This record gives sequence, structure tokens and C-alpha cells, in this order.
Amino acid sequence: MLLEGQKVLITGASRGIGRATAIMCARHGADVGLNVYKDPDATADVVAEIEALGRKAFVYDGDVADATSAPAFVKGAAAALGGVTAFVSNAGICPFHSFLDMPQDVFLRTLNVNYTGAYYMCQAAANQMVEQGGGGSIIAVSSISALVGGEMQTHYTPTKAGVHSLMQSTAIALGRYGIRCNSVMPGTVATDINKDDLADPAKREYMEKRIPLGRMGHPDDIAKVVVFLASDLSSYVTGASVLTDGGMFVNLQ
Ligand SMILES: NC(=O)C1=CN([C@@H]2O[C@H](COP(=O)(O)OP(=O)(O)OC[C@H]3O[C@@H](n4cnc5c(N)ncnc54)[C@H](OP(=O)(O)O)[C@@H]3O)[C@@H](O)[C@H]2O)C=CC1
Ligand SMILES: C[C@H](O)[C@@H]1OC(=O)[C@H](O)[C@@H]1O
Repeated sequence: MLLEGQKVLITGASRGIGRATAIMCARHGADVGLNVYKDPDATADVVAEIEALGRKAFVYDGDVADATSAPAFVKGAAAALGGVTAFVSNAGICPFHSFLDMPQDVFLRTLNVNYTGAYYMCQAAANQMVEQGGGGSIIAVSSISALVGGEMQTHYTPTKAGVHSLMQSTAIALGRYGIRCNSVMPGTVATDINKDDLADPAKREYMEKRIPLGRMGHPDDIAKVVVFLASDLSSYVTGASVLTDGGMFVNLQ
């Protein structure tokens, strides 16, 4: 097991990549702090899976875009689990919308959840790790969309680039405390975030044909990389990004 004795906190842990990451961290020996939002049934399911693995689970239900959520989640989890050794900023939304008529509320909500919320959460986690001493690992779930664009994602792709850049700068700011900061960049993973978009057979076929490995990602494909970045296997990795996309990014022709 790669995370024996670790205390890993994950935002957006009720579904998709966050859920898979929480369960995989527990499989690798970690106790898990789960930030969830408006999804009590899904949360109960994740907690049950974690506890069935013999690990502890702490749940904090709060909007990452609300500045009070970050200290409440981190401090609550640290008290319940006995500290924080790794933090995964995962929560995110992608309400596809055209650029020219992008409603301000859609733009601002996407920015506040995907970037501002990530900033608050990573800052709270870092302060907890500094207070504890002993270093730690902060992982932001960025995206292939940090590197390329999307016609219906003009509000979204900059937030993914933002969290990637945040990891580069926090890696510098926190290195002296032994805290590593890295991003994982998933390609396209079939989850609720893109359920409607990928319901279009033509879009789904286009995306799948771009992927040399011949399939879209599964949430576990991303969770494995997060476990690596949280573990001692990545002890000299900081300020880095791990593109995890089945080869989609490099596939021009
Ligand atoms: N799926 C993909 O193809 C890719 C995803 N990503 C990134 O991965 C991350 C996870 O996405 P994915 O698992 O696919 O999406 P899902 O929609 O499946 O899950 C998103 C999770 O984030 C939570 N969440 C949403 N808004 C908030 C909020 N304001 N506060 C707290 N939690 C919130 C959701 O909780 P609730 O259920 O209550 O809404 C849910 O648990 C995102 O950051 C996304 O940008 C990056 C590249 C590709
Ligand atoms: C929501 C998208 O389908 C998904 O999220 C991203 O970051 C990439 O754009 C993926 O395609």
C-alpha cells in the first residue's frame, strides 16, 4: 500500500474522479476527508466503501466557492483524522456555453468554483501542513484543457490553466516547508460533468477517435496518478503536471 498512515483530503468527493480518488486512497491505506456538496445519498455510498476498507472517513458538506468552507473542512478533517498529509483540489464544474452570449452568472460561478475555491482550499491545506510540520502533498485536478481550448469552454479552460499555474507558484512558496504541489491533467473521462455533452454520438465518436489508447478515461485512471503524487514515490516531484489523457493531447495526425 502506498499511502499507509496518510490522511488525504479531497474536494468534490461524492462523484466521479473525486469519489474514485477517495476510494483508491483508502485502498492504499489512507484515512480520507471528503468535501461534498448537495449530494447526501452519493456521500453515504462513498463513506460506506471507505469504512468497508477499514479506513476512517470524515465528511464536510460545503461549497468550495464559499470562503468559509476551506478552513472548516481542513480544520474539521484534521481534528477528526489526526492531521492532513495530502490535499486533492478536485471539485469542479463545466457548464458548456457559447462565448458571445456567456451569462455573467455562469462565467462567475465557474470561476469561483474551479479557481477561487481551489485557491481557498489549497491555502487552508497548506497552512495546516505548515502548522503540523513534516511537509505534505497538494494535488490540483487541472486538465488537458489547461493546454488546449474548447469553443464551449471559454469560461472553463482558463480555470484549469489557473490551477495548474497555482501549483507551479505554490511549489515555490511551499518548498521550504517540504510541501510538494503538483497538478494532474485528465483528458476526457466519462463522468456527470460531461454526461450531456457526450450524449451526442457524433461528439463522443470525435473524442474517442482522438485518443491513441482507444478509450476515454475512467475515474480510476486519474485516481492512480493522484495516489502516486500523494505517495513517497513522487518525493522529488513538485511544480510538475502529469498529463493523463490516453495520448489525446499529442494526437494531431
Ligand atoms: N471528466 C473529465 O473529462 C475531466 C474532469 N476534469 C476535472 O476533474 C474534476 C472532477 O470532475 P468530474 O469528476 O469529471 O466531475 P463530476 O461532475 O462527476 O464530479 C464533480 C464533483 O465536484 C463536486 N462539486 C461541484 N461543485 C462543487 C462546489 N461548489 N463545492 C464542492 N463540491 C463541488 C460535485 O459535487 P455534487 O455532486 O454535489 O455536485 C462532485 O462531487 C473537475 O475539477 C474537472 O474540471 C479535468 C479533465 C477532464
Ligand atoms: C468537461 C469535459 O468533457 C472534460 O473536462 C475537461 O477538462 C476536458 O475538457 C474534458 O473534455
